[in-house]
Amino acid sequence: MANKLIAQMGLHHSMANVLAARNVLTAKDALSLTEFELMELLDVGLQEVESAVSQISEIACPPCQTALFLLEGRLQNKAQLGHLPTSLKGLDNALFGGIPFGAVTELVGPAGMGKTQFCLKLSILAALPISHGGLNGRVVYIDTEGKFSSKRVMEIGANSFPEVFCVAGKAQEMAGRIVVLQPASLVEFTESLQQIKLSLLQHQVKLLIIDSMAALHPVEYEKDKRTMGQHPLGWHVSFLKSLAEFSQIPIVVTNQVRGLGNDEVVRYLFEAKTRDKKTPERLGSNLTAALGIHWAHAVTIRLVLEAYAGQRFLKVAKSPISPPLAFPFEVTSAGLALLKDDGIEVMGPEIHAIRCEGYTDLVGGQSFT
Ligand SMILES: Nc1ncnc2c1ncn2[C@@H]1O[C@H](COP(=O)(O)OP(=O)(O)OP(=O)(O)O)[C@@H](O)[C@H]1O
Repeated sequence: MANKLIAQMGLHHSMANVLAARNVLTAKDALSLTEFELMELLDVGLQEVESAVSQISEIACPPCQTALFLLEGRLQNKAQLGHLPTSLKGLDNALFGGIPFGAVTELVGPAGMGKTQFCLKLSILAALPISHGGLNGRVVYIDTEGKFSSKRVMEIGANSFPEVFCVAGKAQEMAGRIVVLQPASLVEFTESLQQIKLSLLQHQVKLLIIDSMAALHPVEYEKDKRTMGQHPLGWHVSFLKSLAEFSQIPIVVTNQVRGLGNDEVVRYLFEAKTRDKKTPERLGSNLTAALGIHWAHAVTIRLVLEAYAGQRFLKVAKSPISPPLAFPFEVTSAGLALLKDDGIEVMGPEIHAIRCEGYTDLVGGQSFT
C-alpha cells in the first residue's frame, strides 16, 4: 500500500501535478514528509496539504475486509491481476496462469541447467503481440554475467513462434523490445535499478529479468558473514519486492547453487560426463541456493531447475498457490520444453537436489530453517 501511486488516487489534478513534478509519486513518498515539509516542497498552503495527506492516508490504509470480499474482488480483477504465461502448460496450470505480476519469481539451479534459456523465452513471450499469447510490451533484461545472446533469442523465437518471427521485420521488432543492461559491478547494478523505476511505467515495460543475482553476491560475504554485518544484497531484495508491487509487472531473477560449507558456486555441466572433482558425485543435499535465507524469504515463487538420474527437472519449490510439483524437461532449439504436463508430487525422497532454505524442502516436508 505504501507503494500505491498518487497518480491513481483521484487527487485534484492541480495537486497531483505538483506532487508528480516534485517526484512525490507514491503514498510512502508523501507520508514520509511532515505537512510543513510538504508545504515547503510543493509551495502550497497548509489546507491543501492537509486535505491531500488525508486523502492519501485514507487510500493507503485500506479498511478491514473479509475473505469473502477478497475472493469476490479477486475473481472480478482476475484479468487485471495477470500472469505471464510461460508456454509450459503444466507449469502455467500449477501457477494458475504463469509467472505472476507484482511479485518476484526466482529460478535457481546449477550452471548450465537452463535458467538463461528460460529467461530468454520469457523475454520473447513478454514482447509478443497479445494475439499470440504475449504481453505486447518491452522487457528490461539485466545481464550481470554477459551471457545474453541475441542470436539465441532469434533462434528460440523462430522455432517457437514462426508465424511471428518469420514475417519480414517482425523478428527485429521483437528483439528491439528487449532492452539489455550489462552492469559491470554491484554499484552499477544498484544505479541501474534506481534509474529504471520510473522507466518501467513510462516505457510499457512488462517484464524485468535479472540474470543472475548470484553473480553480484560478493563471495567474501559468505566466508565472513558474521563480521560483515548487513547482507550485501539486502537493499536490493527489498527494492525488487517494492518495485514489483509498484509496477505490477513480473520480476524474474536467477540464482545459482553452491556446495554446503563450500564458498564456490557449483558449475555443473549437464552434458559433460566428467565433472569437476569438487562437485558432489550426486547433486544431493550438499547443494544450497547461493543467495542465503534472507533472499529466500523475499521471493514469492521459487522454481528449481536441477538434474537427477540424467534427467532435468523443473520444480515448483515455493509458491503460495501450488503444491510442490516437479516436471521433467529438456532444452530444445525452441527453449525449455516439458516432457510431461502432469507434475510429479515431490514429497518423497526420489527427487531432491537442492536444499531450499527458509521454508519446507521438497524432501519429505523436512524444514531446513
Ligand atoms: N540451441 C540450443 N539447443 C538446445 N539446447 C541448448 C541450446 N542452447 C543452449 N542449450 C542448452 O542450454 C544449456 C545452457 O543453459 P543456460 O545457459 O540457460 O544455463 P544457466 O542455468 O543459465 O547457467 P548459468 O548459471 O551458468 O548462467 C546447455 O547446457 C544446453 O543444454
